[in-house]
Amino acid sequence: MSAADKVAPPPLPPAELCTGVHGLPKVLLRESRGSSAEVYLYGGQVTSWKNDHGEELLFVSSKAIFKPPKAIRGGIPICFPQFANHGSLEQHGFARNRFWKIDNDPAPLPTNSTSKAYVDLIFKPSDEDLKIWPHSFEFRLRVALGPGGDLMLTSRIRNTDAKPFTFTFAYHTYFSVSDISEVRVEGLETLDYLDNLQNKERFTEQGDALTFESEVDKVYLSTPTKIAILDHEKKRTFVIRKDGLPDAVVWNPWDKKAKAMADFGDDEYKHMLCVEPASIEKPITLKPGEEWRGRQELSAVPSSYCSGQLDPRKVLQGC
Ligand SMILES: O=P(O)(O)OC[C@H]1O[C@@H](O)[C@H](O)[C@@H](O)[C@@H]1O
Repeated sequence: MSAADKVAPPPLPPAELCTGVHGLPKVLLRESRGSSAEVYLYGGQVTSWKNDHGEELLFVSSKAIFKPPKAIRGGIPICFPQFANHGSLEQHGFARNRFWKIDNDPAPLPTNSTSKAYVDLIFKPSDEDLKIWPHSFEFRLRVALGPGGDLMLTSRIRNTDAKPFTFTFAYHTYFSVSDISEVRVEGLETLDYLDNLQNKERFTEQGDALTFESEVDKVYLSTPTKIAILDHEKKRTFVIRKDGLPDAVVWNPWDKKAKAMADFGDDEYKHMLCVEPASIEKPITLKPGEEWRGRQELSAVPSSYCSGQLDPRKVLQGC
């Protein structure tokens, strides 16, 4: 067969439904320049985001249990309708351990990207869910990869009930980092936070970038729309852009708590950091028919992208 006779393989679809761990359905997203993402219908949870070199950017525990009723440990769990134990529901609400559906007829969403690598999911409460949280809603989640490999999550929650309801929310994003001791977070300095390790008491952060040398579990309040995680060893900076989500949780369990979690490796705390765009301090109330939107957009750029050094000011201002 001559070279001319060879037929190029058909391009891989930008969004494909396939089977993941333990036969759980997942959607694989592929952007034409090589970046990719995976979304499990269980939890509507992103479990992988890779750049165009195939490097994984999110942390998923090697001990993660991909089986209901436990939520998957890592990626981007959705905390709804309750963040953590801020209410009477189970920890982080129930959206993260329910099966979502593919939404084949999503309400239009303005998009400034031509990428076809996206999926729309929908979660509506079952009769059982309504017994524990008696409010009907439609939760639409779009997960999209931008042409440069950015990962975008847009949540739209509509009150389809006859009475108002109130909720808290977080994108519980687990970033993969080379070494937690080498990581700095920019954008949260000087802000007030509630310290979950000290009875949710309110403190004010010092003027320096955050660095990590022990367990941290803080809810930063009224945060800027842009936060950066600088990974010195990897020479990579994650930039989080967010909308509709004033708070940001920063969590790392460190060694003792890591050992106490069955679905988390003893030393894995060294290689992850959760920075979670959220709405916690001021819960959101929706009247019947009203819709709320919350969005997070993640990019991973080489630190050298901003003038050859780690210069957080330039990252935060955009280069
Ligand atoms: O083990 P879970 O339920 O996934 O929660 C993990 C952590 O999630 C964080 O968002 C909370 O601030 C922590 O308090 C909590 O420990």
